[in-house]
Amino acid sequence: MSIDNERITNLQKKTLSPRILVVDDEPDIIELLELTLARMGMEVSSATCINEAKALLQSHPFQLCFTDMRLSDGNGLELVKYISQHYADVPIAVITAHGTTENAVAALKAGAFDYLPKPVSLKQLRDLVKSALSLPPVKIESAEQAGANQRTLLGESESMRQLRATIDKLSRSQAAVYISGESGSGKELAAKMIHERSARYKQPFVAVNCGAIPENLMESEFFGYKKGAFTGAEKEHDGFFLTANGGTLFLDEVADLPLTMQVKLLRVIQEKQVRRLGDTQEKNIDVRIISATHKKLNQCVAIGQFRQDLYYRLNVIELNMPALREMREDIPLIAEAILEKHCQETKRPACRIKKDTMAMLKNYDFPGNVRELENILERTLALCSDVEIGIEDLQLPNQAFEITTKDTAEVTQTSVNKLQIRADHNLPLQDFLDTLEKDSIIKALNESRYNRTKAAKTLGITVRSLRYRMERLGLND
Ligand SMILES: Nc1ncnc2c1ncn2[C@@H]1O[C@H](COP(=O)(O)OP(=O)(O)OP(=O)(O)O)[C@@H](O)[C@H]1O
Repeated sequence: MSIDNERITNLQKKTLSPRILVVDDEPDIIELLELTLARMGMEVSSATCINEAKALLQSHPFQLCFTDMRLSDGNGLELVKYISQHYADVPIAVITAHGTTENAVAALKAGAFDYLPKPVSLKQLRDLVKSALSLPPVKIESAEQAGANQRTLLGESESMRQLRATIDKLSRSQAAVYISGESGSGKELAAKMIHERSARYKQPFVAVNCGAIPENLMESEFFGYKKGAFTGAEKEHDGFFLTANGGTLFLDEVADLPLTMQVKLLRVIQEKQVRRLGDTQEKNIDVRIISATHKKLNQCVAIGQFRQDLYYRLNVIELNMPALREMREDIPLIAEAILEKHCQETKRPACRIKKDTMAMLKNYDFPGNVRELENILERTLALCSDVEIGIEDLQLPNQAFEITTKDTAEVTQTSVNKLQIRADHNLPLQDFLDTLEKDSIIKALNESRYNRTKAAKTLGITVRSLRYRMERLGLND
């Protein structure tokens, strides 16, 4: 290579190297970071105070920033807030004094990507740089734009807009997130959004329903096992933690974890190491934990059902999902999106909800939140072949009662399975509707030889909705 070409290549390398800003008033820390980061092929600029850092941010593009908490002209948190506000694309990590977790939590809440405890461990530093540099670029998008490619929480109410903004912010951090909210309010969807917008987006998202795992299988399911670890362990099994390694582990219904398992989980989360059953070696893991439950987790702590130390670990940042009845103005938008999606999936002509019917939907309380709205609309589409959906088609709980008692004649359900439904029963309404739902599901499952995908198609609902209905009706066994 000629000298000129070599110079050009070096120059290109230089301009392509990620540039990192280090803010600290301790020369030793600056030197350590400068040396280590330069060895990793980064370009480093350093500042000793907030004002110097701001000036550098204005004059150069940076891909990552490290800041100490105590600086001569202010607090590192100020810089975290400043960068999150003005340079949302630049992840910022705080360097915290040993044992000061409150600072770390405050920084994560203010929008820091992660924190690095002193004394700085080189492994932690390298891992942090690697994840920070793999963050996808910040995308400012409306729910509509996002809907086209990524799944998103729909709604234009103030609470939904704020929630999406918080999710975007949380995605650019490594903090553990606890999502509270009623059943069906979108907790899992929020967790997926955080993962898909995070540095871990190319790695697995593993969702675990903690309430659905039998207690005696918990350890093997979470931590995995080696072949021969116990009778029946015929081949190696990684378990949830190792499967989610590098990505996100979503612990749904976390309040349902038995206390013995809570202790083991806490240990793994704290030590970032897992040992499979029957193994002698611990394996390092790097997993972001997002947890959720429809129960009040702080109350579970108060009555001794949930360990306080685990609660603090999981609940670094809390995200609360509003109930659908708290964002009634979003009901039309969400209902129309569900209808459109369902009509497209089942290849039927587009439908619309009549005005008075939409008003009724907006008035309904939706104890099961968006999932209930989805189920109501899917059932409506299965029963109604018209393109216009009216009040009588919806069969909202109290309204359905009026229709079935008023109308003692037989109602013919032609669109599902030509089943004749008699309304002159003596059952409470919900039990009656459950019986119908159960019968239709069992019939579809029998006809499809228990193939859920086929059964769902016959019923005109999604597999997920079928699974939910089966669980609700106790049909899983
Ligand atoms: N704001 C929203 N916009 C669009 N879809 C939504 C919204 N909220 C929830 N959903 C949809 O509602 C259904 C239920 O959501 P999800 O499973 O995330 O709820 P959840 O709170 O995790 O429920 P559970 O507590 O029962 O586990 C999903 O199909 C989800 O995509």
